Amino acid sequence: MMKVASHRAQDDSITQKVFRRVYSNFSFSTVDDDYNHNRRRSRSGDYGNESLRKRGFEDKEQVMEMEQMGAERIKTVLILMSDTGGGHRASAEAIRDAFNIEFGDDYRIIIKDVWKEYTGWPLNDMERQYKFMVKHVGLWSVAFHGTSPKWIHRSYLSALAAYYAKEIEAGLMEYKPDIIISVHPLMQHIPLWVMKRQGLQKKVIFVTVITDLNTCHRTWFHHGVSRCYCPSKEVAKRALVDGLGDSQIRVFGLPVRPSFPRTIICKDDLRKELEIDSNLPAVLLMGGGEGMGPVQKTAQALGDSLYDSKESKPIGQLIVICGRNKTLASALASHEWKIPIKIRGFETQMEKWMGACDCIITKAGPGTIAEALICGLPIILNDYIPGQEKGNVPYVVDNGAGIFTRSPKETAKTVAGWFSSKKNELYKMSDNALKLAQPEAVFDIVKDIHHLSQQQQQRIQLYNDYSY
Ligand SMILES: CCCCC/C=C\C/C=C\CCCCCCCC(=O)OC[C@H](CO[C@@H]1O[C@H](CO)[C@H](O)[C@H](O)[C@H]1O)OC(=O)CCCCCCC/C=C\C/C=C\CCCCC
Ligand SMILES: O=c1ccn([C@@H]2O[C@H](COP(=O)(O)OP(=O)(O)O)[C@@H](O)[C@H]2O)c(=O)[nH]1
Repeated sequence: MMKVASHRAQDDSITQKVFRRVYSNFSFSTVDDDYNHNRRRSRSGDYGNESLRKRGFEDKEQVMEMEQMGAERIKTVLILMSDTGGGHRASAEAIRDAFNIEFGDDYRIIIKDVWKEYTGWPLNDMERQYKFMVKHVGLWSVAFHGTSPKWIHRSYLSALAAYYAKEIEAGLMEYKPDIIISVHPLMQHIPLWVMKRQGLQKKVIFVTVITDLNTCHRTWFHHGVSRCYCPSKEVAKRALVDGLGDSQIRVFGLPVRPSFPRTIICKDDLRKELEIDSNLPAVLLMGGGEGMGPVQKTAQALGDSLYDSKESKPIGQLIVICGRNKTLASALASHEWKIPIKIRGFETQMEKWMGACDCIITKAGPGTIAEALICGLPIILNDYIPGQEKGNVPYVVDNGAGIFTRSPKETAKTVAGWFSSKKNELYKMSDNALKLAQPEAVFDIVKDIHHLSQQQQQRIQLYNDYSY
């Protein structure tokens, strides 16, 4: 971790050094200071080339060329996330991949949990504490709803911001971001507070990409953002109620890794590649990145319901993706199964597993839901985390893309029905899932960010032309 001195005068000079190192084209000042500084430079006939000259670029043409290159230079995008669940990372990776596809090398994308790398307790330990809290759902419910009032979460986050300001500032600036994208509910207030303190609000574009489909926490909504990308109309309504302006809100959908919309699904090929039976219908069972929810009991119930004891043969097969839950994977592996089953750990090509299956059983994780919809998979939701995931249930059920039940037996019975006498129900839900899917969301988001970046570039250009 970068060491930061505590003495005020020394602090300033260290911070300035960090800024000079990383923002060689930015002065360490407010917007008004910039204006005055440019006017001074203009009067003295110096077009702001001192720093380039100092670095050995004496020739005037060479200096001008460098300046033009500066204007066209590669933009750095810092995506702030935390591994509290698997969804934030998945969305961050989706945005990175979409930037690469759309704009190639024009953007350098960095995905970071700056809390973990640069701060101390409790910010650097969110994953562990979150895991503990969601295991004790009552505790999580109290924390989620108890921190909903603005005055509570703002004062808590402001206190943390003040305490870790220098470290976070150094953390953010080490990556020289032109654009900061937050894909986490707790990563608006502190970076924006730091940016405001440094007068960087007009220079660095800050946007939020919300990764909850409905009942999201109010910490997602911060008035200081350039854009708040909402995955659904429901979330957009909440943003409006919370005071965000129309110009800040965009509704494109939840960002899903481009490998989902861009993979041409040929079930037979995928099944061959993944060594899955090509004739039996397949159900995918999972519980987010951490393998949460009643996965084990559901697998066992499916082991019974997907076996036709009269005919002594299976009517379906089961794929269980346990994510990072190794205990679950080994418990399932030690069980004897009458139906074909694949038990997997954390998979990096989820689009293939989803593409090879006919329906999915999962807790109400927004990432998994959005991906399953793109793959046209009917969804059985068997659990949800109180608070942020509660609203995902009506999102799926009311749109006819799936059902909700906490009972492993009922889940297993439903799948057995879908694979035998109720195939039409399965097909209908699959159609509804595809209708609800937003495969282009991630591309729309990065294009809009690119547009914001271009607008800002033009504003800076105009401002410079005017002040010279
Ligand atoms: C008056 C009574 C107050 C009681 C408060 C008690 C203690 C405070 C301690 C904790 C605060 C809890 C924070 C609540 C805000 C949560 C915002 C939110 O939506 O968080 C969700 C994320 C997880 O992401 C979700 O993952 C899901 C899957 O698992 C799913 O994918 C979903 O879509 C995702 O959105 O939660 C977090 O990241 C919470 C981390 C909690 C960290 C542990 C608490 C202590 C550690 C650090 C404190 C730092 C900041 C707290 C800020 C509190 C103000 C909100
Ligand atoms: O083995 C796994 C298990 C899950 N995931 C991904 O992890 C994310 C889980 O996000 P979700 O919002 O559903 O739930 P969370 O894990 O955040 O609770 C989804 O993108 C999954 O595709 C994955 O890539 N590999």
